[in-house]
Amino acid sequence: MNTTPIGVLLVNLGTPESFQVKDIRQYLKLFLSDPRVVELPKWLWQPILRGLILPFRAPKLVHKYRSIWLKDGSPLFVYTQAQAKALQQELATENVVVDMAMRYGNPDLGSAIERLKKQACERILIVPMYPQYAASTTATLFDRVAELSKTWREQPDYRFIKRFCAHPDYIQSLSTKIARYWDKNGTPQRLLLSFHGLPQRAVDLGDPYQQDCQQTAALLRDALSVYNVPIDISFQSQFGKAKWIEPATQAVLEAYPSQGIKQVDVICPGFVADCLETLEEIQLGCADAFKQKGGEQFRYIPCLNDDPEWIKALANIVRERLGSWS
Ligand SMILES: C=CC1=C(C)c2cc3[nH]c(cc4nc(cc5[nH]c(cc1n2)c(C)c5CCC(=O)O)C(CCC(=O)O)=C4C)c(C)c3C=C
Ligand SMILES: [Fe+2]
Ligand SMILES: [Fe+2]
Repeated sequence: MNTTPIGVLLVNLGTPESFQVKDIRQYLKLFLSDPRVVELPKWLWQPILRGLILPFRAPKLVHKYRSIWLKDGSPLFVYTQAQAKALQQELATENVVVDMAMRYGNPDLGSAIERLKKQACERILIVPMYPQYAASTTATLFDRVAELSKTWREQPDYRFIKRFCAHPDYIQSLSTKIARYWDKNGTPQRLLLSFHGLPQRAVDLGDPYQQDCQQTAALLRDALSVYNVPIDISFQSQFGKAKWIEPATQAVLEAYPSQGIKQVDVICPGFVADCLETLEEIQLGCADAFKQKGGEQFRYIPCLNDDPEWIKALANIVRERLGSWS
């Protein structure tokens, strides 16, 4: 029997270290140079990235990041760190060491794996903090873990969580959060589930992401059916000129008032931690867009972050994957 501790590594996407333009530029450069994220030939994409995106997009993001920045840093970092700390407490008696890292930038993924190895973890469970599988998020993380281990003579024994979009504990964490919000504040005319978007081409080439989102949405509709609130689905954060999967969140919200829907709640189930895309794009930007078209009440329901019920759910998702290992 192996009695060494098991490493559990929570990994999210990555975020700038500060809202200074140089840090935002560095973050975008790393992230958007990944061929799993932008699937264009390097010779075509790199000049666009270096000549247009980095010089123009990075400065525009400064005030956006500034508007959501927390005392301890970028929300994505702060909430992921809080999740790792709370999960460690939840699993305190189970001989596991929990740590966190980002796929791009800091806290660095390779250093986190090294830290776990130094704590005698021969077995490491990689937990991508993305409920729905996409090649541009989940697969690129698995690629990177393999790449980082390439030069090690003795590699850890790895396990990965591919997705948890239909896991009953994830669905229950979300539905309980929404139900509690409605019990306290009343129901809206419509609930919009806004997921991060993806280029249409990725889905056409077989990416299961959109199906995963639809599965999460169907399970949430079932779980919340007693409230009789119609639930729509949309995709946010389009980037670049290519066609992205539809309907787009902002377009859906802008059309609601003309359909008589003037009170809407929005939640982003594809993000387990609040970040630029939820706090700035949705809670601030989309709320304004909706109100400008005649919307009266826009309520943003936060991500699961470090809610105690979600940490218990995450512990169950992890335990299930550890299975016979522990
Ligand atoms: C081709 C570009 C992009 C793809 C594909 C993409 C997929 C994708 N992203 C997330 C989660 C997050 N994305 C975040 C920021 C972000 N995403 C893109 C582009 C693509 N994302 C950009 C350019 C940015 C930076 C901000 C901006 O310029 O708009 C973040 C938040 C980071 C933060 O600092 O807070 C997250 C999280 C998912 C889940 C996903 C595919 C399903
Ligand atoms: Fe993104
Ligand atoms: Fe964005």
